[in-house]
Amino acid sequence: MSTDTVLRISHGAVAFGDRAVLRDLNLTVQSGEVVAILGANGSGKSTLIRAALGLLPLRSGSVELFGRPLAKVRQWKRIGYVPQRLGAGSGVPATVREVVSAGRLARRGFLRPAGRADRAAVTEAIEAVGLGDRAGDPVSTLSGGQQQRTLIARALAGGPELLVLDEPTAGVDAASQEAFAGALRAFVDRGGTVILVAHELGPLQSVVTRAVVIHDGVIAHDGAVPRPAGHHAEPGHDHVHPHAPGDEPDIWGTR
Ligand SMILES: Nc1ncnc2c1ncn2[C@@H]1O[C@H](COP(=O)(O)OP(=O)(O)OP(=O)(O)O)[C@@H](O)[C@H]1O
Repeated sequence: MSTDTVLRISHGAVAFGDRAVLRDLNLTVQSGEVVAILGANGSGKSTLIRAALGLLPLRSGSVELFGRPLAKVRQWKRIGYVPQRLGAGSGVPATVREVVSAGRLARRGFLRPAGRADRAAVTEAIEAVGLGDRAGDPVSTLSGGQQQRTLIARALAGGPELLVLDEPTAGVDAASQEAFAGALRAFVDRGGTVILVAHELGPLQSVVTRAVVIHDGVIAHDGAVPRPAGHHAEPGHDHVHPHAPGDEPDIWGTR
C-alpha cells in the first residue's frame, strides 16, 4: 500500500470571534490509515475536520489534501464527507436509492444520465451498508441509524479515496454500528483512508488504526486507542449508547 500523505494540517488555528477553538494544531494522515478524532463535547473535533475540508477558514496555518494546498484542490470527488446529522424534516420523500445516487453526481457530471457503472456503484454502496432490502423505501421511514447508513452509502457511491465522517455512529442502533463497521473495513481493505469523529468507537474499534484526542485546542494524544476511563459512571455522561448487554463500552468524552 502506498504511504502518500492524504491530509496535512500545519500549525492550524481556528477561532470564532475571539474564541480560539484550535491552536497551532499539526496533524498528518497517510493513505490507508483509519484515524479516530476523539475528545470531549465542544473540544473542536467537528471544527478540525471542517477546517481540513476547507469548510471553515483557518485563522493561521495551512492545510494540504492529497499533497495540494486547499485552494488548489480540484478533485473533490476523491473525498466523501458525511456531516454530523441528516438534515431532518426536509420534506422530500426521497428513497434510499435516490439519496445514495446523489453521491454519484460529482463523478458523472450533472447533465449526463446515470449509466450502468453509476447504477452498479449505487447498488454496491447500499449493499455495503446492509440496506439492500430498503433501497426503494423513503428515507423518512428508516431509523436514525439506517438514515446515517444511507448517508455513508451516498459517500461510498462516489468511489472516494478518503472518507471523512462526523460522529457516524452517535445514537445509532447496534445493528447499524456493526453494518457500518463492516462497510468501513471493506472500504479500507480496498485502499481507502478514513478520518472519523467519535465519542465512542464500539464495533469501529477493530477498524481504527490511530486515535487523535483533541483537548484545549491541541492534540493531547496521538497513537493507540486509549482505554475507557469509566465515564459511564459519571453523572455528566449523557450520551445514548445502544450497545449489547455485557458489552464493555469505550468512552473518551473527558468532560
Ligand atoms: N460556527 C460557529 N460559530 C461559533 N462557535 C462555533 C461554531 N462552530 C463551533 N463553534 C464552537 O466551537 C467549539 C467546538 O465545536 P465543535 O463542534 O468543533 O466541537 P466538537 O468537539 O465537535 O463537539 P461535539 O462533540 O459536541 O460535536 C464549541 O464550543 C462550539 O460551540
